[in-house]
Amino acid sequence: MKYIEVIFQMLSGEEWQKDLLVSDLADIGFDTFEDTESGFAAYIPAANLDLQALETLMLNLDEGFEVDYKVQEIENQNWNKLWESNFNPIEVGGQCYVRATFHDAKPDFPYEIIIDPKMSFGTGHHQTTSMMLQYILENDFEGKQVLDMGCGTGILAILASKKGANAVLAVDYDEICVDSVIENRLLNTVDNIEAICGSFEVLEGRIFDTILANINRNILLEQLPQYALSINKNGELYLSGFYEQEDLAMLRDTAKSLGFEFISKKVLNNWCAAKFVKR
Ligand SMILES: C[S@@+](CC[C@H](N)C(=O)[O-])C[C@H]1O[C@@H](n2cnc3c(N)ncnc32)[C@H](O)[C@@H]1O
Repeated sequence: MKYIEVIFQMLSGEEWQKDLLVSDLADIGFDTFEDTESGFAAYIPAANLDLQALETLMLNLDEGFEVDYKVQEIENQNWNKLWESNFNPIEVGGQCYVRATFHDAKPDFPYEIIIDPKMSFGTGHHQTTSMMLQYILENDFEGKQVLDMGCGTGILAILASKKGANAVLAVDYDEICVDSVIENRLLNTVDNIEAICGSFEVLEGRIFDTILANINRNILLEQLPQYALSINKNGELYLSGFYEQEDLAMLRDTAKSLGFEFISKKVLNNWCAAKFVKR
C-alpha cells in the first residue's frame, strides 16, 4: 500500500496550535504522526488523502500560526516501529503509570495502564487525556455503570474499570479504535469493558452513573442532549477535547440548559476538561 507523508515545518505559533492542527489532520484521515526537529510529519494511506480538505485546513490556520508543508508519496513502512520509537511512558497524578508492553513495569504505582495504541488516539500524552485520567483518579468509580464515548484506545475506560466501575461501555465510531480497545482490555486484564463501534445511537436507552467524553466541542454540543437522557440523577459527566477560552462557556450554557450543574474545570495549555453533575 502506498502512503502519503506530509512534512509540516512550524515557522511561528504555539504548541497548543500544533496540537489542534494534529487533531484536525486526524479528523481528515491522517493516522500516524511523528515529531521532527522543526515540526512534525503526518501519514495517511494514499487512497484516503483528500488534498482539498488538507489545503482548506492549511489556508484557515489562525493568524500568527505559520506552517510550511510538503506532500510526498512514500512506500509503506513499519508503523509499529515508528510508533514505538515515539512513545514514552507517562505518569499521571503520581498514581497512574501509562506504558506500552515493551516498557518495564512500575509496580509501585497503584494504577498501571498498558496501551498499544497503534493508530488510535489515547496514550495519555495528550493534555485532554491526562486531565480526564486525573479526574478519574480523583473521583469515585466504585460500582458505577460508566460510558466512555469516543473511547480511542480505551485508556479512560480501563482506568475507570481499575477504579472499581461495575461495567464500562466504550464507544467509538472508528473501527480501528474498537479493535484497539479489545486488544488493550486483554493487555490490562479487565473483563468488564464492552466495546461497540458507533456513536450515541448505540446507547439504546441505557442509563449510566458516569459519562466520560473526550471528543471535541462540536460533537460534545451535538451529543449533550443525549448524555442528559442517558445519565442518572446525580450522575457525573466529564467532558474534554475543547479549549477553555473559546469553548467552555458554550458547553457550560448548553449543559446547564439540560439540567447539568457545572462543578469544576481543569486547564492545561489552553485545553480544558470539565466536571458536571446531573440534577
Ligand atoms: C480525542 S480522542 C479521545 C480518545 C480517548 N477517549 C482519550 O481520552 O484519549 C476522540 C475520539 O472520539 C472518536 N469520535 C469522534 N467523533 C465521534 C462520534 N461522533 N461518535 C463516536 N466517537 C467519535 C474519535 O474516533 C476518537 O477516537
